[in-house]
Formats: sequence, structure tokens, C-alpha cells
Amino acid sequence: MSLPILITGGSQRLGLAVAESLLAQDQPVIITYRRHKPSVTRLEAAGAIVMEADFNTQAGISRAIDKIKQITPALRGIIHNASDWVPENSDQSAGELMQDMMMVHTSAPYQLNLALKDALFASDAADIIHMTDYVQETGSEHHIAYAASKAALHNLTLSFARVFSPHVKVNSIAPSLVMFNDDDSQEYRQRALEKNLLGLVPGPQEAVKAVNYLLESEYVTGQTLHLNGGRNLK
Ligand SMILES: NC(=O)C1=CN([C@@H]2O[C@H](COP(=O)(O)OP(=O)(O)OC[C@H]3O[C@@H](n4cnc5c(N)ncnc54)[C@H](OP(=O)(O)O)[C@@H]3O)[C@@H](O)[C@H]2O)C=CC1
Ligand SMILES: Nc1nc2c(c(=O)[nH]1)N=C([C@H](O)[C@@H](O)CO)CN2
Repeated sequence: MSLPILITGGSQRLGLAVAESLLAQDQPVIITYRRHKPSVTRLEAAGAIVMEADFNTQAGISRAIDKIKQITPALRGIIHNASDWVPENSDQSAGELMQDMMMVHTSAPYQLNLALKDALFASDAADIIHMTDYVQETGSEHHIAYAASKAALHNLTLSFARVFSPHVKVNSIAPSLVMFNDDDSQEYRQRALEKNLLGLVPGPQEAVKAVNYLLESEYVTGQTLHLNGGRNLK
């Protein structure tokens, strides 16, 4: 029996697609969710281990670590996917927004990687994948705190690739508009399609293919897989 892969924020969209893909390959998964949904029930019925986790607070992060250690002593990998995409015009103060973004996108991955080091090292091959964002290198005009936290998450890739080598490969996947949100307007969608060279928004399977490539690789670590349709050249 293979060791499980932990996917944070696995109850919808890219995380859900990755979880479903791994289960279809008979790869055991543990997924965290913040709000229970029918997809969580479906994943559990398909054999996933599901656990509630909110990474916005230190208590929530500590509880999640304790729960994961109770579930398994060894891990094939961790995919840090949980994320909130919150703009500056939200109803939070600057301090609250930066705190929230850094907790879920940086502090939680940092603490889980350190706390689960032994579990990863117990596996013959192990991967950490940080789901970052195209804006890790460009910044963002309307999601400043979010972009900064994703840049910090990418920096964790560079540090942990060094510290956990050669036992664990550590990489970033940096999407840019891989999947629309249901409430995205037609105008937003049209404008977004014009932002990349290929003029498309591929959907969650693009992330699934990137994750599977990294898991199968023997020689890629400390890198970023950019999923952006050539947006950087537009
Ligand atoms: N979709 C895209 O085109 C892009 C995605 N990305 C990145 O790829 C990853 C997947 O994107 P996508 O599928 O759209 O992500 P979502 O916006 O759908 O969020 C994924 C999950 O994160 C969970 N989550 C949010 N905040 C917290 C928290 N504080 N604690 C625990 N869980 C939390 C949510 O749980 P719940 O629903 O239960 O609240 C949600 O199910 C993300 O890291 C994202 O930043 C980057 C660029 C583009
Ligand atoms: N947690 C999330 N992060 C991001 C999302 C999302 O839906 N959830 N979406 C984007 C946008 O698609 C952006 O890439 C468009 O330029 C960014 N991050």
C-alpha cells in the first residue's frame, strides 16, 4: 500500500481535481477542507481520508498537525493548495488581511513542512508541492498581500529544496488563471483570455498534469512549473 499524499484545501476546484486524479491512480490521499461540501463526502466514499482544518489561526494549524500525525506516521508527499484570494478592497484592515494571507499561504506550509519532516523522510521518495501563483514574481495591484504571501511561499520552495534534499523534492506550481470562478463576469472572462498568448483558460486538469509530472520526476527540485499560457511574454 502506497503512503498517502496530503492535499490541503482539497474539497473544490484544483485541489479536488488533483485528489480525484491521485485516487484514480490508487494513490491514497488525505485532504483537508474548511467548509464541508458534497465533494468531501464523495472523496471519502472514494477512499480519501478527510479532515477539517482552518489555517487562519495558530490553533488551527497546530490542530491540523496533531491530526495528521494521528492519521499517519509517513507521507509520500504534501501538496499545499489551500488558499484564499482576497483583494485589498475587502472589508478587512490591512493588518488583518496581511495576517490572514501569510497564515494560510506561508506560515501553515512552513509549520506543516517542519512538523511532518520525519513523515516525509519515512518515504522512499517524497515531494512537497507549493501551489503559488504567477504573481509570485510580478506582484499584484489589487491583491498585494496575497501576492506577497505567495512570493514567500515560493521562497519556502527554495529553502526546503535545500534543507530536505536529497530525501524530498520541493517545487512550486505557479498558475495564472487556470480556472475561472463561477461569479466571474463575461467581461472579466473575455479580458482574461486576452492576457495570455494562447488565449485560453485550460481548467483544473492543467494543474493535475503538473502535479503528476512532479511526482513522477526524479530530477526536478527547487523549481517553478509556470502554468500561464505565456502570459509573461504578452
Ligand atoms: N484557480 C486559478 O486559476 C489559480 C489558482 N492558483 C492557486 O492554485 C491553488 C488552487 O486554486 P483554486 O482551486 O482556485 O483554489 P480555491 O480558491 O478554490 O481554494 C482552495 C481551497 O482552499 C481552502 N481554504 C481557503 N482558505 C483556507 C484556510 N484559511 N484554511 C484552510 N483552507 C482554506 C478553501 O476551503 P473552503 O472551500 O472549505 O473554504 C478551498 O476549498 C491555490 O493555492 C491558488 O492560490 C493560483 C493562480 C490561479
Ligand atoms: N485561492 C485562489 N487563488 C487564486 C484564484 C482562485 O480562484 N483561488 N484565482 C486567481 C486568478 O485566476 C488569477 O490568476 C487571474 O489573473 C489567482 N489566485
